[in-house]
Formats: sequence, structure tokens, C-alpha cells
Amino acid sequence: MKLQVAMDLLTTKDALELAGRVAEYVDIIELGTPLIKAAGLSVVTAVKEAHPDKLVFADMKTMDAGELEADIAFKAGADLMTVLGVADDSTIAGAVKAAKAHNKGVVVDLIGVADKVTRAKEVRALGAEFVEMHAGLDEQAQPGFDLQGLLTAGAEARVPFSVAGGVKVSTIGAVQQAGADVAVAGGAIYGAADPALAAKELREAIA
Ligand SMILES: O=C(CO)[C@H](O)[C@H](O)COP(=O)(O)O
Repeated sequence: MKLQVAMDLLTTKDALELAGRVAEYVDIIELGTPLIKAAGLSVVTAVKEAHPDKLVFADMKTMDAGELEADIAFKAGADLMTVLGVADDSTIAGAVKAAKAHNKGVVVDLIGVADKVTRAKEVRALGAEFVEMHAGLDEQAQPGFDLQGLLTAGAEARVPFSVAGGVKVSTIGAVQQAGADVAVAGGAIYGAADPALAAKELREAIA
């Protein structure tokens, strides 16, 4: 299972600093949606130039104009970009078309999708590299939230998947056991007193 750091920061300077500290422990470096909105796609270029050996993931959360938005993300240096699973099939197909042209990949984020199992199969058939079983920051903040629903959906869908939803050291083992291809950790790394140590502990938990 790969480890992905989600950098939900706001400046290119902070993103480069965090990436520099944790890169040795992760396989995929994600530029979070707030970071891309605040800093622009130049942050993708900067991180890819600093870490050419890592997969760089642009969390675009594209909802429309799939081909156009995917094209600009890949031109900026992204290896993977996200389209929302609630988007129209044509939006996802458009992003996949751009991915094929660049020899890159589209990840479909299932945040907000009620039937994640069915949609996962549909978007995989449309050409998604993998799906993200995702509970966003607002959903995580609701009382009673736990990861289990995402893990069950991932195992049932039988397509390549990542899990994002506040993954931490105490839960990453369950993510691996559910058969995930990628575990995504944002706050558990960038919110830690020592992000490098946090990333190292996550890596060791799945080694
Ligand atoms: O895409 C996101 C929010 O929409 C986050 O990057 C994702 O949820 C991972 O961060 P965390 O581990 O803090 O949940």
C-alpha cells in the first residue's frame, strides 16, 4: 500500500517545506484543494520540480470542464488529478481523455456520493486510475464519524481505491487490511508537532 501526504496548507513556501520534511516516507505528495486555490497551479510545478521522483497529486476536485481542468493540472506537472464522483460522466470521461493524452491518471473522489460502491465501479469503467473513498474534513467533524464505512465500501467495490478521512497511526492498519491501494493522511502529518516523525510512524505502521 502506498502512503500519500495531503498538504492542506495555503502557501507554496509551506508546501515545499513540508514536502521536504516528509518526502522520504511517502510515495505520493498531494497538493490540497485549498492550497491550489490559494497558491495557484504553480505550486504543483514547484513541488514536482523539487520532488521529480514522487507522484504529485493535484486535488482539483473538478466538477465541470473535466478535459480542460485535467489538462491544466497535467501541464503544471501533476501525475494524478481528482474529479468528483458526483460530476457528470462526461466530465470524468473528459478528464480521462486529457490524462491519456499526457500519459497520466485521473482519481475520482467519492466525497458526497451516497452509493460509493456503485459509483466506484461506474467511474472505473470510465477510465479512472483509482477511486478515493473519502470523508471530507466537514464530514469527519460530525459526531459519530468513523472510517469503517469507507473501508467496507472499498472492499466491496473491488476496484483500486484510496482511503482519506482523517487516517492516522491508529487506523492506517485497518486501511491496509481493507485492501486499499493508497492511504491518505493530511492532518495527521501536517498537524503534527513533528511532521517527519508522524510520516515515518505511518510508514512504519504499514511496512
Ligand atoms: O481532501 C481533503 C479534504 O477535502 C483532505 O486532503 C483529505 O481528507 C485528507 O486529509 P485528512 O487526513 O486530514 O482527512
